[in-house]
Amino acid sequence: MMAYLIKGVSILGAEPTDLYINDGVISAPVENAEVIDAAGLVALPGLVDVHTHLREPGREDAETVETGSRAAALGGYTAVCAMANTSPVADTAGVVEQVWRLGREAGLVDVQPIGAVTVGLAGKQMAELGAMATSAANVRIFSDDGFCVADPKLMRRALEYVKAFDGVIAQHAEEPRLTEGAQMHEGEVSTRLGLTGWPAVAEEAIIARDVLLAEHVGSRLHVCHVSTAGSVEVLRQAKARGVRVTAEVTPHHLLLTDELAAGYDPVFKVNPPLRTRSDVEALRQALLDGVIDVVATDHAPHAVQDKECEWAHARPGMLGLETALPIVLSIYGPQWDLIADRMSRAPARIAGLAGHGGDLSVGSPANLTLVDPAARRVVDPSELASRSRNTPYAGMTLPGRIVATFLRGEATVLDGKAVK
Ligand SMILES: NC(=O)N[C@@H](CC(=O)O)C(=O)O
Ligand SMILES: [Zn+2]
Ligand SMILES: [Zn+2]
Repeated sequence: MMAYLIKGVSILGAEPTDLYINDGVISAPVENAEVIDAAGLVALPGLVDVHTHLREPGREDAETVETGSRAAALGGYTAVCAMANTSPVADTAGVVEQVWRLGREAGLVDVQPIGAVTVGLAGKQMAELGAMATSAANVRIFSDDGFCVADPKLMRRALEYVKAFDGVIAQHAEEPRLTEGAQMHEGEVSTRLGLTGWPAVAEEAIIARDVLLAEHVGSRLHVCHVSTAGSVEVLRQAKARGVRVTAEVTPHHLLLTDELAAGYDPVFKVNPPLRTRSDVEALRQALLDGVIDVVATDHAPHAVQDKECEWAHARPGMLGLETALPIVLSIYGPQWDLIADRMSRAPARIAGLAGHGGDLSVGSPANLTLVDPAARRVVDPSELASRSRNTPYAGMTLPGRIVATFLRGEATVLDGKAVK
C-alpha cells in the first residue's frame, strides 16, 4: 500500500499543514511517501450520500454499481447508500448482499445497501427486515423510495421493528392519493402550463403523520428529499419536541425552481418536483439551522429513452453525485465545517457508517477528499462518469474541483481522474 504526503493542505479551511496517509489511516510522518502538492487545496472528510440510485441489478443500461461508484468517488464521496428500487427489488438478504459485494469488487466507495420496507415496494407486506439487517450487508436503513409507505399501520410496524437493531425508516413522503397524475409542483406555473400539480401538502401531510408515529413508538425516522417550506416547519416543531427524526435535502431542491418546467425539458422532471423560490429559501435556511441534517444527492440516473421524450412520459429523477459539492459550494461558499457536517459527519452518523465522517486526526481511517475551491468548471454531460446523462446543470459554470479522493488510504481519484 502506498504512503502519501499531502503537502500544504488546508484541513477544513485551517492554516496549511502536511497530512500523511499510511496503512489506511491518517498517520504520523513517514519516509518515502508519495508527495501530493496540495497548495490551495482543502481537505474534507470523504463525503457520504445517504440516498443514491445505482440501478444494479436490473437497469445496468442506466447505471451499474461500478459506474455509480466511480461517479461518487469523482464527486468526493467515500460512501454511498444504495436505494432498494432495483429490479429485482432489494427486499431480501440475497439482493442486498449482491449489491454489497458488487460495491466491494468495484472498490471505489463503500456501497451500503438500503433494504426495502415492503415486499416488491408494493406497500402491502413487510419485507424480511431482520434477515437484511443480519446479512453480510448489515442493513440499517430501510426505504421504499420511489414510493411512499402510505399505509399508516405498516409504517408503524416497520418503525417498531427496526428499533431492535437501531435501524431507521427513510420515507419518501408523498400521499399517493394527492399526487395522482401529478407532473410538477402544484402552483402558478402548473396552472399556466396546464400540467397536473403535485401539491406541497402531499409531502407535508405524510411527514406530519410520520413524526407523530415515530414519536409514539420512540423510533428513528429519516425523511428523504424534503422539498417544501411547510415540511421544514413540521420538522422544526418535531425536533423541538425531541422526536428522533432526521431529514435530507437534495442539491437540486436547494438551487432550482418550478419555473424550469416551462421549457418542457424532462431533465427538470423529478420527484418530489422542483418547488418555488420561497421553498428554496426555506430549505437553504433549514440546512444552516440543522433542521435539515444532511445534503443527499438522490442521484437518479435514467437511460436516454426514459428521459429524452415527452414530459408526461419521462421518468422523474436527475444525476447528482458529480455535481453535489460544487452546487453546495456555489450556494454556501467556503463554509467548510458546515459542508463537512452536512455532507459527511451527519450522513455517516445517520447511516451508522463507522470509519466515515471522521475528523482527519492521526489514527483515523484515511477517508477523505481534496477540493480546489478556486477552480471553476462548466458542466459537460458527456464528461460525466455516470452511465446516464440526465444532469440538470449542463452548461452551468460551478466552483470547486475534486482533485483527489482516498478510501481507507487508497487513492480512488488523483488529478481529478478516477484511478480505476
Ligand atoms: N427522485 C426521483 O425523481 N426518482 C427516483 C425515485 C425517488 O427518489 O423517489 C428514481 O429512482 O428515479
Ligand atoms: Zn423518493
Ligand atoms: Zn430516490
